[in-house]
Amino acid sequence: MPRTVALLGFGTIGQEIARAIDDGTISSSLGAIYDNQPDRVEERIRQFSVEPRIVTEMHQLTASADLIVEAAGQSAVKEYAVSVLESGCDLMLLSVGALADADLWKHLSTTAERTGASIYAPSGAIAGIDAIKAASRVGALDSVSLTTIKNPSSFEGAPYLDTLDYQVQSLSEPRVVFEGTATDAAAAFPSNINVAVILSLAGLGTDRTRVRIVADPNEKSNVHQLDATGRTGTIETTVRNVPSPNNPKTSYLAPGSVIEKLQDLESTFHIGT
Ligand SMILES: NC(=O)C1=CN([C@@H]2O[C@H](COP(=O)(O)OP(=O)(O)OC[C@H]3O[C@@H](n4cnc5c(N)ncnc54)[C@H](OP(=O)(O)O)[C@@H]3O)[C@@H](O)[C@H]2O)C=CC1
Ligand SMILES: O=C([O-])CC(=O)C(=O)O
Repeated sequence: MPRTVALLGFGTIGQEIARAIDDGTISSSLGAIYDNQPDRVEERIRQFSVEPRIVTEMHQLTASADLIVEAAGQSAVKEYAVSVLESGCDLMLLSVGALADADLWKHLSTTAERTGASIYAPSGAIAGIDAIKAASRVGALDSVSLTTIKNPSSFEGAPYLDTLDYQVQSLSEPRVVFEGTATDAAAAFPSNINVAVILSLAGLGTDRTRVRIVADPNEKSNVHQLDATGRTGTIETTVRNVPSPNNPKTSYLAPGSVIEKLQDLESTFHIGT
């Protein structure tokens, strides 16, 4: 039976999901939307024919749906994810970087086990999660690393920039701005590197997944290069993603991944790992 979906966050990704429900790409219905700015939601929802409730309380959101799709930010995951799972609703997360906090991840997992709710973390803006999952199921991964290259404008607002002794916006050539674990990357660049945590959850965990972030003033795409080695061989993928027109931080591939995951939940034929 088609599900009712509700959206936590109605920005770039939230609107693409609403569009996919509106045009029938996803057979679910849209029950409600919760966002920091309800007035802006009212304006944005007018472009579609769906008429979800625009709510201002989390319990209204969970009462309206079977599945909450979070497309808001790490802070929203920290604030609301447990109560969503407590309500029995399933939860699909985009701001997966929040799960680099091991205590939060454990809390969410145990809550979901107790209430019977499911947590989904779609592949988002990266390619190769299918192969990483398959390799890890036979215990075959030795190393996993990610190199992300973006235009400096995509890093605007990242807390880590304040610790640098130069301005990324003034760079005239590519520069490695961060090297470390996925755990540290998720805190340093909360709106840019959720993909590193998806990769970690699929593979070796956030402390054993290495991340390199490059700011390149000549780069127009959001590039994610994955390199893994192990007993099944090597896994190398590169995506050169088109940034979303309204939010250069977010690759256009990311909403596609959520829409595919939502449609897969309604399907009888499941492709890929
Ligand atoms: N997993 C992946 O591969 C990817 C993950 N992402 C992540 O997905 C999330 C959504 O991305 P995107 O749609 O581009 O972001 P946008 O900034 O375009 O939209 C987010 C919306 O959520 C609202 N919001 C933020 N915090 C809260 C909150 N605590 N409660 C309610 N509403 C809130 C924002 O309001 P306001 O403007 O007032 O803050 C905004 O309307 C981000 O965290 C992003 O980092 C993005 C791309 C890929
Ligand atoms: O959209 C992207 O390229 C990746 C991204 O922002 C993230 O992982 O948070």
